[in-house]
Amino acid sequence: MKLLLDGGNSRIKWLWWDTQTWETPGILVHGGRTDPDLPDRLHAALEQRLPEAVWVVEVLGEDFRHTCHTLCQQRGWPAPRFLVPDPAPHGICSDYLEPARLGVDRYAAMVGARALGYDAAVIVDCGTAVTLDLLMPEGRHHGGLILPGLGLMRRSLGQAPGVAGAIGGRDDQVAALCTADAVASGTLQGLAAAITHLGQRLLAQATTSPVPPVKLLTGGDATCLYPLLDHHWVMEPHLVFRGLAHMADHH
Ligand SMILES: Nc1ncnc2c1ncn2[C@@H]1O[C@H](COP(=O)(O)OP(=O)(O)OP(=O)(O)O)[C@@H](O)[C@H]1O
Ligand SMILES: CC(C)(CO)[C@@H](O)C(=O)NCCC(=O)O
Ligand SMILES: [K+]
Repeated sequence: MKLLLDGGNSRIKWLWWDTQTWETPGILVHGGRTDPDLPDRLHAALEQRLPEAVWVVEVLGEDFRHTCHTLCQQRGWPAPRFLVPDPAPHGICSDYLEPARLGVDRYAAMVGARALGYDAAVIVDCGTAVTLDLLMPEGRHHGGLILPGLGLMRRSLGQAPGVAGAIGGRDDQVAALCTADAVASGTLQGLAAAITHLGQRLLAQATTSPVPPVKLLTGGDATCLYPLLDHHWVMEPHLVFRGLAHMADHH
């Protein structure tokens, strides 16, 4: 079994990968890269199995990488391997002005898309941040977009005094008649509209692709956004893990 670990901005997810089954990932909600309890809580949450390798994709930075190293050392596990932006191990070449700045979770999702047989794709990862990426044939990344995610939108709106406390409203109203519904619906419907529109704009840039890119949806909020999108969108809940697993199996 290999341990695949995805360190995101508000949740750490992990999965024990044996090249066949996709279990439900473990999830740890945390308070961000400076959360002092993160190392202890991760230690308590991770199962005491012996992995043959530990592969990590993370956007949290040096402290989290240190936490992973320490944890593996304490348990007598193999040292963690971290996904890096270098195209050699994963075959994705980004047109980003500084490819090393593109989030490694975005690289992992693109590797995952290719591993699943999608040569060209618009990939939308609905996490703390929502990222949209245009993957072209031969592993070419043509760029993308970053938006605040659903939780972030709602939390930041909640800081406005007139909105604070207006939580748990209905999210299916488009002329909402109270603050809670206006916030719940505005953020969810707004994000869905943004994904629809921007996904289309990215697709329109894929003129040189011999096959039309498929539209892929992943991330923690994918399940609540999926029903609001047209039927051409494909849900791939494990896209980042798929990419990480591919690298773990082919490095
Ligand atoms: N139990 C939960 N606790 C917190 N967030 C949850 C929970 N269930 C679903 N979510 C949603 O999942 C989203 C986070 O998704 P995900 O785990 O993919 O993000 P992340 O990897 O932490 O962030 P990023 O990809 O931007 O680094 C939040 O916006 C939240 O709305
Ligand atoms: C955008 C996030 C936060 C999404 O997890 C991550 O991919 C990241 O930190 N990226 C670095 C910036 C960029 O991709 O342009
Ligand atoms: K992520």
